[in-house]
Amino acid sequence: MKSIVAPSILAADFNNLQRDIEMVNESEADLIHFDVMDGTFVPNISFGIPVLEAVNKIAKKPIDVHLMIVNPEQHLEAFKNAGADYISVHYETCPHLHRTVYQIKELGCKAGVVLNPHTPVSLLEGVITDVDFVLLMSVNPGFGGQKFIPHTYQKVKDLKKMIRESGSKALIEIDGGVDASNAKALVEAGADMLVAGSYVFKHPQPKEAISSIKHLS
Ligand SMILES: O=C(CO)[C@@H](O)[C@H](O)COP(=O)(O)O
Ligand SMILES: [Co+2]
Repeated sequence: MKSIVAPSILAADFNNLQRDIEMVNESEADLIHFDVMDGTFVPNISFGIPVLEAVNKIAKKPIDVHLMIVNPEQHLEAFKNAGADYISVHYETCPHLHRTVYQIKELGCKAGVVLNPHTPVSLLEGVITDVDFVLLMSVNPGFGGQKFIPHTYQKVKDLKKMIRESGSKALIEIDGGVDASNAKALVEAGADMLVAGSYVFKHPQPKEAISSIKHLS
């Protein structure tokens, strides 16, 4: 059993960002997860376009941009031009979600929708066959290093059922508090992609940490 692993550089050492990106390049990671926070939708501010451009110059893995911002539709093209390969927007920020998903796809990016922990998966019924992936938040968005919320397992199972029954090809990504203690159970429940920040970048051997949540026998 294998997962698609996306280390979140929110937990990287920003004084050594190039070194940390190169570590991800050399690892078994599949993607680089890039968390954009605006201080309005979420209580924290992280980084944006200029940092993405810098990361994109050295990244050898596709970049998975997670937009925790209001009015994300106004910034999609800028993120695509800065290097985004995958773009996900929060359900909670998108009154015209179907249109926003197609804007992402028309830019040539993989399109994802993110649900906060309290947002039910049933709200995705109208868009599940249009998205490339669904990101289930397993913490409240805004900060790295938080504790995994166990209710996520049931959401993964419910979402997997919806995907199967609708004929959707959407992948399920999990973000927040993912580590070696929950990765296998998440994939068994139906998750395809795992984001991990603190577990990877605070680990004494980060490449091994990445491999440990990729190969889950
Ligand atoms: O989107 C977010 C937080 O809002 C995440 O991508 C975090 O960056 C994951 O960090 P850990 O919980 O793995 O430390
Ligand atoms: Co994220």
